[in-house]
Amino acid sequence: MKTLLAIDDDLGIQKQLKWSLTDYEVVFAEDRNSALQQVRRYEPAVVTLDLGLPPDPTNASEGMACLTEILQHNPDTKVIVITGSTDTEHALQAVALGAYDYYQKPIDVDVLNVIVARAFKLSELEAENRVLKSANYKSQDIIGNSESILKACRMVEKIAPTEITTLLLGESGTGKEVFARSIHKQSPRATKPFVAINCASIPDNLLESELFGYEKGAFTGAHKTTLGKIETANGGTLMLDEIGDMPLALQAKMLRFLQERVIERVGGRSEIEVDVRVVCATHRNLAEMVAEQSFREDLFYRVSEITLNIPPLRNRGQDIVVIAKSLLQKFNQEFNTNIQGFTEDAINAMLGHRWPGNIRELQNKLKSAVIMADNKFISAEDLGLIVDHNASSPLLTLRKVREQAETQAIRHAYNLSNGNLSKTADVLGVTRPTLYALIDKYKMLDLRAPDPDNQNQVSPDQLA
Ligand SMILES: Nc1ncnc2c1ncn2[C@@H]1O[C@H](COP(=O)(O)OP(=O)(O)OP(=O)(O)O)[C@@H](O)[C@H]1O
Repeated sequence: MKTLLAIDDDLGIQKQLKWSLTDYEVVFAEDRNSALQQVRRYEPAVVTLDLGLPPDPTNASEGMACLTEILQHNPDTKVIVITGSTDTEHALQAVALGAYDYYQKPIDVDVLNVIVARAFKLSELEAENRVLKSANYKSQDIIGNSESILKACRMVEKIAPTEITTLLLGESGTGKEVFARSIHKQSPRATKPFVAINCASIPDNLLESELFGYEKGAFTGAHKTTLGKIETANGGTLMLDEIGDMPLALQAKMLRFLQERVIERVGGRSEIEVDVRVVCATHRNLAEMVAEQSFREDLFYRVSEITLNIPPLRNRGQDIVVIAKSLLQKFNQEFNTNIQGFTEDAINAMLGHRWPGNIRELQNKLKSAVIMADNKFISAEDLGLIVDHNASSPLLTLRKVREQAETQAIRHAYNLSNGNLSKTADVLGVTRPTLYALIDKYKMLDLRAPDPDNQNQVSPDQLA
């Protein structure tokens, strides 16, 4: 059943709406605060909003503010404004602000049902349209609508048709392999193999034969000639994950392959031509490794013809919730469960958490929450995201408690504001300088402008 949110502080009207709109699950809110909580919880496609909300029921100011915030949260929401019978001026003002339609009291069940049904229909058509558009847009596996992810996806679209060697930079679990696959899928090589190898997970002495293959008799146990990953990827794309962990000795051989596109199997004497596109990834700082001489400079320039920075999950704003909802559907199917969503405290906790393990950590937390949850809605506790101040230290100082609360609130507001620091300051009710001071105080440096040391790397922002 479709969910409709009715925002009205009058209990009589609430009851009337409940009885009138029987085709929908009607949920209620009585003021701006609870309305926004309900919007985040249910993501309703259609909302009815009485403009005269407390604490200023005789004036439309609170209703207008509520309308603006709902549309800021989701501009696609169809808000039907409800006003008094003579208040056409405010109704039109609300429509100018982005309300879908208005309706004047007293309530006529039939008329209201027609308006609501039309709003749901339009919302469905718009959603279908977005799906169709994103089907043309081939980065479907990369879930998220945040500005930073959309920029990275646009960059993938530009990189994919070329043969340029791409370096994907990002923390562990941010989706580097997903991005590498997306480059492959959108490239002319899409029907050929995509082969990934993680240089960090294979012992140094085996990595060469894994990559380049070996001839029969090349070493004890080499009973038959075996192709390496590079040859297996012939015609397609090879992903060298954690390239920063490749031993120096092997880096020279890799450079030759990248420059000349020929390889020699271990124990072999002939050169074999290969046609492979290479995408590399690492969570390490390769420029620093070059300076320390643990990574070859010539190889560094060869693998980073273009660099794509993949943002950590904590900087993807509301994407955290979007990805969590999509994973929830997946796990519901996998475990045959029917969890319907998240409680308000779970959403707040997810938006406030730092996610050091990024999407992989989110997956793990959700998987166990789906298995363990007793209710229809996953709570912060199910996700293991409740900070138990007593458990961490019975002697936790007041200062530490404040630090934990403030960092969590800042991160939450930052994500709600989709990474916009002015808006973050507004949400928190502090000035921008105060916010900057707090960010510095708590060393939340990832919330500040891009690191000037990384300016030599091409980020999605630079390409856009
Ligand atoms: N935008 C996304 N939406 C949904 N799932 C995603 C997204 N990005 C990544 N994932 C999922 O998160 C998990 C981690 O992604 P992936 O293995 O690509 O990360 P990684 O950066 O390569 O990690 P590592 O550095 O540890 O190898 C995978 O299961 C992947 O499917």
